[in-house]
Amino acid sequence: MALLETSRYSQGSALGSVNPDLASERQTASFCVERLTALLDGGAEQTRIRRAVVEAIESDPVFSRENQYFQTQNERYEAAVRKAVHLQKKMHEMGWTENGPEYKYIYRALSGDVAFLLHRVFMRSISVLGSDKQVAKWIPLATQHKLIGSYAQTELGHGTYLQGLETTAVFDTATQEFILNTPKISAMKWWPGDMGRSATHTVVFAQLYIHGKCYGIHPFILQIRSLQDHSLCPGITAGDIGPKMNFEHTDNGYLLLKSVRIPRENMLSKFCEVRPDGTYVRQGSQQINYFTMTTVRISLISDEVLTPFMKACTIAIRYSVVRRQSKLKPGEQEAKILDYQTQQEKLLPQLAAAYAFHFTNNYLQELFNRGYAEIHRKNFDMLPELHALSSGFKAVITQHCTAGVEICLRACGGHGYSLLSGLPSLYTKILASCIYEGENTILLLQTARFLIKCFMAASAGQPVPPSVTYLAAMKHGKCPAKNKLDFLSPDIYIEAYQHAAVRLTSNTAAKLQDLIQSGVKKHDAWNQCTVQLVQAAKAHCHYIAVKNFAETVEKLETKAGIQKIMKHLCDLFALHGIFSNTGAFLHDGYTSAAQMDMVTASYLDLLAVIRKDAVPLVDAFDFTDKCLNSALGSYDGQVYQRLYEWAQKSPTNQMSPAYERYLKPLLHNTLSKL
Ligand SMILES: CCCCCCCCCCCCCCCC(=O)SCCNC(=O)CCNC(=O)[C@H](O)C(C)(C)COP(=O)(O)OP(=O)(O)OC[C@H]1O[C@@H](n2cnc3c(N)ncnc32)[C@H](O)[C@@H]1OP(=O)(O)O
Ligand SMILES: Cc1cc2nc3c(=O)[nH]c(=O)nc-3n(C[C@H](O)[C@H](O)[C@H](O)COP(=O)(O)OP(=O)(O)OC[C@H]3O[C@@H](n4cnc5c(N)ncnc54)[C@H](O)[C@@H]3O)c2cc1C
Repeated sequence: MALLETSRYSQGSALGSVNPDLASERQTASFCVERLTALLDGGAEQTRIRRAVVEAIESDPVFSRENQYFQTQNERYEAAVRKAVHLQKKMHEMGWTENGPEYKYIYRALSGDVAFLLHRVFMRSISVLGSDKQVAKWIPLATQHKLIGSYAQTELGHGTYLQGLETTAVFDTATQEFILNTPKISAMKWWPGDMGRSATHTVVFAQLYIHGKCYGIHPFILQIRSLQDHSLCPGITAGDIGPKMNFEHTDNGYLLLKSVRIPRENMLSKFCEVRPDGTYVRQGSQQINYFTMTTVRISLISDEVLTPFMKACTIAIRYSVVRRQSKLKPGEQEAKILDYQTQQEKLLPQLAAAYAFHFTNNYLQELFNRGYAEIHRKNFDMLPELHALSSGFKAVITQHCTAGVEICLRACGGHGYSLLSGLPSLYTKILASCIYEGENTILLLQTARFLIKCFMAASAGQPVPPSVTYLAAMKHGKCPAKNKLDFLSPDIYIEAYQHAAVRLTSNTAAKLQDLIQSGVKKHDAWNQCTVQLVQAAKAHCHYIAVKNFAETVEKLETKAGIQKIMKHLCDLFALHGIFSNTGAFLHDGYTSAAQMDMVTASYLDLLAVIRKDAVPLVDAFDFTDKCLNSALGSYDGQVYQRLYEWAQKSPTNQMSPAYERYLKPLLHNTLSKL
């Protein structure tokens, strides 16, 4: 299959040709890499547009990430702001617009290393929760960066439990204003991105009070800094929360409010409104004000989670075919580490998961588009299903990909631990995605709540949303597989996943009911079931991911070897899940121990099959060297030379005052005695 040009990928280093150990991997691809890239992009035209964006960004020195690993928090922040400001000019120069086809590729091309991400969440909040009038007023200002927004929801004392937020917004009918206060230290907003040093405005969440009655949390647009000189507005105290594990380029901030008055028009009022006389009107449930989070939980999967995960797979797999260590066969040269079965077992399931979740993301996007169109029309019927799936998949995908990046890092041995491999920063960044936008356990419990409700409804013969109709169809048979090849049949493994998911949900629902019937209070019973509820939610998402992958493969074109290799990856994804969760499948005897041996055999066979295409499969992700920013993962595989070159650039190689101050006196002292 055609080799991709080295020049498009290489990092402009003085390094020469492609390492023969990597080049040979590309000669034997069983499928057309370019076709697969186009499939991932959603068509060859999309690939063309994406590459043009990448080219324009990477050829502009302002966007360089060359010295990123050597920068301090202040330098990272400043560089991110510089890039964000320059990006506006670049967009104008290139004719890119927020609604244009290029827009979605810019962030990936910048590797997320840019300020004002929360400005986008600010805009998203106004778009989804604001009235037409508010959208017309604020969105053009935000689009043109006449203001910089953020999203101020979390407080020192509460992030998860939104009902417990303590910031207040009291409506004053006399002046037609809301008076905002953070009455105690735990009410201080803490964490909002872009707020510590940049934002002029924020969407702040506060408990709404009218005539002394609390109506729950609502979003308000609040100006926090002057547009003239960036000084803090009266009644506002704000700053940066300090060092973090990653996100050095983002100014996560704190915010204290002391009797800050904002006009009535600043409460986002697409669904909830306070009329001049203090009458409160709402459409949809109280939780409609959480809708920004639902949209962001889905939006973040692609750029914040799958892209870093695919990068980690690319780095670790390319490295694993140029790294030779120990001998596999006596008398031969040392083996590529990817030829060890254990190394394959670390990396190839990650590769399969990257593809699986790519297709899950497409599924979620499609569901979201339909759901959002309905909600826009004020039809909230799809909201519970959308909330359950966006919560569950946000948790499952971030959890899996974070663990996967760590596996990739460790699979690169000592060099993986170097920042120059790119893996540590991918890891520390992706790890945050398990926490922000809803901590994962909490989100899985939201999915479980939906599952239990739907299970009860389905058991009573009532209609339930499409993704959970299977809950009504518990089959009591056994897995029909007779030999290991049967486990390469999607019908067999999808059924096994379905069975496990139904069993976990129905058993937990039964336990819950038993506890309640035996007199345990409902909330205590729920708490006593939460470990199993989390398991049920994960099993539900895993089942949908496997089913969706298999259905996607079914529809793929058979030409160019694409469907065949995707089928292998789908099988691997499914069998890896069974192999690593045997208990869930053996539990009630649906799958026997002998069948589990068949699963193991097929699973291990697949590793050897996919091993042959491992490099072309990561090449298809189509990351340039600049985008990977990894001494281990470059297209040419010149790993040692690059590590050495990059280490030379480290400020740690400049003479440190430690010599004059400490080492010299120490050594000179010793010298005199020698
Ligand atoms: C945008 C463009 C570019 C973006 C590009 C990517 C961004 C890249 C990011 C990188 C940078 C990091 C950015 C981080 C930004 C933050 O992290 S922002 C802060 C995020 N914070 C959270 O996620 C808080 C998590 N907590 C919650 O969502 C809520 O407190 C909980 C956990 C859902 C519980 O809420 P609650 O009101 O106590 O509700 P609960 O009693 O559990 O349930 C009541 C009912 O509401 C329903 N419900 C709850 N939530 C919802 C919902 N969301 N929808 C519908 N129904 C709901 C329940 O299902 C339940 O329904 P029923 O069963 O009664 O029918
Ligand atoms: C990098 C980063 C960026 C962020 N950006 C923003 C931002 O822009 N705007 C913003 O508003 N916020 C932001 N946040 C805050 C983030 O959304 C919250 O930290 C997150 O929602 C988790 O809430 P918490 O900190 O209260 O966790 P906690 O709820 O305190 O979680 C601690 C532990 O308690 C457990 N727990 C809590 N409640 C329950 C329960 N009911 N049942 C079982 N277990 C429970 C959790 O599972 C977890 O194990 C950001 C956070 C990070 C790390």
